[in-house]
Order: sequence, then C-alpha cells, then structure tokens
Amino acid sequence: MRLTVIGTGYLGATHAACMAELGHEVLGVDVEPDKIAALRAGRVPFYEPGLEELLAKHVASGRLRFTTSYQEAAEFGEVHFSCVGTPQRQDGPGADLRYVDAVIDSLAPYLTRPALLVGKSTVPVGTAARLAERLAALAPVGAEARLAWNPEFLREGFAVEDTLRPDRLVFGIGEAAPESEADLRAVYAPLLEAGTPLVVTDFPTAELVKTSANAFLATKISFINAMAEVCEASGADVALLSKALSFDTRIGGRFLNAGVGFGGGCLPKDIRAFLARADELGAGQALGFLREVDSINLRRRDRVVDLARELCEGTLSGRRIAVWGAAFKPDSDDIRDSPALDIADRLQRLGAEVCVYDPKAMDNARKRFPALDFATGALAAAQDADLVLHLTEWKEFRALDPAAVREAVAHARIIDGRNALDDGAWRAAGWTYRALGRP
Ligand SMILES: NC(=O)c1ccc[n+]([C@@H]2O[C@H](COP(=O)([O-])OP(=O)(O)OC[C@H]3O[C@@H](n4cnc5c(N)ncnc54)[C@H](O)[C@@H]3O)[C@@H](O)[C@H]2O)c1
Ligand SMILES: O=c1ccn([C@@H]2O[C@H](COP(=O)(O)OP(=O)(O)O[C@H]3O[C@H](CO)[C@@H](O)[C@H](O)[C@H]3O)[C@@H](O)[C@H]2O)c(=O)[nH]1
Repeated sequence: MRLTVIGTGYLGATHAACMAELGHEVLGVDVEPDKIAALRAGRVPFYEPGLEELLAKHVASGRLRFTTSYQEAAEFGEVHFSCVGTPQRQDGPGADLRYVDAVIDSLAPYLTRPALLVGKSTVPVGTAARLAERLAALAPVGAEARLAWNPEFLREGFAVEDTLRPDRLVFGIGEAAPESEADLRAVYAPLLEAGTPLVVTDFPTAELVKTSANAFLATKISFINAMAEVCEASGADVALLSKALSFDTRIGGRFLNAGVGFGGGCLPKDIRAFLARADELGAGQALGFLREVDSINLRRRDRVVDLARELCEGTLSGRRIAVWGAAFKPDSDDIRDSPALDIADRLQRLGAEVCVYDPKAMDNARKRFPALDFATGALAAAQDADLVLHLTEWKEFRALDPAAVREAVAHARIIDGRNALDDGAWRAAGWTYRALGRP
C-alpha cells in the first residue's frame, strides 16, 4: 500500500521505517527541512537502536522517501498516519493539540480522492471525534476523507522491536466509516498474520486505552517509589522488597524498579493531560490518585538533592558533583523531562559545580542546559568530584571499575539513583554507596 507518515520524530521515523519493512511504499512528511534532509540521506536525527540500519535499508531500496510537501503527501498516500507531538501546554497541564490540528488543516485541502487519516499521537479522549469532523469539513472529498485512531505503545530504546512485534494493536474506528477497519487490517496484515492480538473499538475507547496504559505504568513506578520512601523511614530495603513482590505473578517485576522515577516525553505529560481531560469531563475525582503519582515521582528528585547535600557535609556550594546520565532512560538520547538533567540543573542552581556525561544525549543536553559542564567520558566527569550521581542506568556505567573511578575522585561517595550498580563491589572498593529506598 502507499502510506504517508506525518511527523518524523521518535514515533514517526520509526513507524515510517517499520512500515517500509512490512512491504509498504512509504513517504515521510515533516515541517522541519533539516530533519527531512537527514532522513533522505539515511540518517536518523536522534538515537534509537537499530533504526538507522532499517531506515538506510529502505531509503536505498526506494521504498521509503521523505518530503516537506503536504500536496505531494496527499497525491501519494492512500493511508496517512499522523505522528506529530502532543506536548504539555505551556500554560497548564493539558495537551497542546496545535500540531495534531495543523496536520488536518494542512492535509485536508489536498484530499481530492478518498483517503484514510490514522491518528497515532497520544491525545485526550474526545479528540478523534472532533478531528474526524474537521477533516470531513475541510477536505474537497468531504466524508470520504475518513479518520481512524490507532494509538502507539512503543518504548524508546526498543522502538523498532516494539513496532514490528507489538504486544497488541488497537483500532479506533469511527461509526460513520466502518470500512476503515479493513484498511488498517491491510496495513498491518503481516503482524496480524503473525498472531498479534487486535482490539477493534470506538474512538473514545481507543484513545483511553493509550492514556490508561501510561497511567498504569506511571502508577506502578510511583507505587514502588512510595514503598522506597517508607523503606527509607523504616530501614527496609526496597530492592529486596521489589524482588519479593515480583515473584507474585499477579504483580510481576516489570516497572517495579525504584529510583529517581519516570521522565521522558510520554509518562509525565500524559498523566497530567489525562487528569486535565478528566477534570473537563467532570470525572476528575476518579483520577485524583494520579496527582499523587506525579507528586511521588517528583519527590524522588528532591530526595536525591537532599541526599547529595547530606553527603556533602550539609552544603552544595562549591562542591564538585559528577552526574552520570542525561537521557531520561538508557538506550535513548531523549532528554525530555529527564530526571537526571532536572537534578543536575537544581544542584547547579544550589551552588554545586556539576559535570555531566551521557553516552548518547550530550548534544541534546548541551543545547537545553548550556550552563552545565559536560565531560567526554564517565571517568572525566568524575575527575576531582566530591560526589558522583548515577542517574541513568546505561550499561557503560555498570561496567566501570569502582577502584579506577576512586583514583579519579576527590571523595569516594556515590548515590545510585537507579539501584542498578553492584553495591557490594562499590563498597568493597572503599566507596560510601547510597541508593534510594535502601539502608
Ligand atoms: N516517543 C515515543 O516513544 C512515543 C510512543 C508512543 C506514542 N507517542 C506519542 O506520539 C506523538 C509523537 O511523539 P514523538 O516522541 O515522536 O514526538 P517528536 O517531537 O519526536 O516528533 C514530532 C514530529 O512532528 C513534526 N511536526 C510538528 N508539526 C508538524 C506538522 N504540522 N506537520 C508535519 N510534521 C510536524 C516535528 O517536526 C517532529 O519531527 C506524541 O503524541 C507522543 O505522545 C510517542
Ligand atoms: O521500573 C521502572 C521502569 C521505568 N522507569 C522510568 O520510567 C520512564 C519511562 O520508561 P519507559 O516506559 O520504558 O519509556 P518510554 O519510552 O517513555 O515509554 C512509555 O511511554 C511511551 C509513550 O507513550 C509508551 O508508548 C510506552 O508504552 C511507555 O512504556 C523512564 O524514565 C524510566 O527510567 C522507572 O523509573 N522504573
């Protein structure tokens, strides 16, 4: 089939390359000419394992092309995927839908023959119904310009794997256009033939599956981080608590790692947007717990700052602090709402001299926080440090030799904000090792 993928960021670039891998002819569309130039050259303008290889393969095969022209997109595509951002609004907790609206406004006037627009962005419930009307009103073909909603569940760092082997597919089909289901079944035929579970539903359910999935994941992380707070107050060990919980198959061990909490371009803004939308619908009381999920999450960052001050004899002023990690999670260069950089920035504002190192997110971090210092490696960042903070659990940090790092620092003190280092090895090498929720 001939598909377009509109918005070629973390989600869209992955979706475009994976749709080409499934055998479709794909045209990626973005408003940023630099991004399109990079993608045309087979270069992914961000870090996502395995994506560049897949992109280059299909740019070379001719099955994957890129453009900035909506007219070209409309002329080319039978099915158009909308993958633009839905960040938190500047002026409040709700989702900023201006990019989602702009896709309709830019594409619709060129739709002179029947077409299907499929929303993949994460949106507040009720958005799809509104967009379907807007699309039909603006398109020359009227109601033959149909909308469907197909939320995306991929994780950064595993984006290609998650797109080619998803846990499930969800199709939100508009009442007025039941034939959209057949189009989506055709797009995803290889995945459905491989046995991927499919849920076909209406617009509001499809939108809510996505926001409730992220709310559940955020809740699970904040649950274990709340237990970490209680562990800190009682002398218990959250790592062992989490391990013991995980053997109960009803609970499971995934998303039960206590630490500095969740960040990124999804969970934090999605729970806030969910709350804001529920308030608008008069259902805010049902989601009140999500406010607490958000607060527990942010309190973990405060806890690291307090612990850092405590380890630096009560003052951060003039202390040299190494921060290992800038990305919001390993295997990504994404720094959106990164706990590591938020903590680094706060420590610096409190007078510390902070030096950051991350294997992949340095360029993004430098652009966003130009006042921070950056080093070329983990050891260089730790040079003469009074304290080391391990805030993003890259494999590279776990492989470090604690004895070698000890040679570099001024004081052998480390806070493991991800409970991911071998605490025994660090202590044996003479370090004061502290972790969140552990004695
Ligand atoms: N990143 C993820 O892991 C992930 C996973 C599932 C769902 N989502 C959701 O997908 C959406 C996109 O997220 P992202 O992380 O890829 O964002 P992103 O910021 O990385 O990408 C958005 C892209 O859209 C482009 N764009 C903006 N306005 C445009 C327009 N009018 N026309 C064409 N392109 C335009 C931007 O230039 C950018 O390249 C969000 O709703 C997000 O919540 C993201
Ligand atoms: O036990 C855990 C698991 C994760 N995290 C943190 O939680 C955040 C989010 O991690 P993850 O969910 O793996 O990353 P994302 O790529 O943001 O993916 C989430 O957000 C996407 C966008 O909506 C969804 O598609 C995915 O299903 C959902 O997992 C990161 O900061 C992690 O460090 C923890 O603190 N403890």
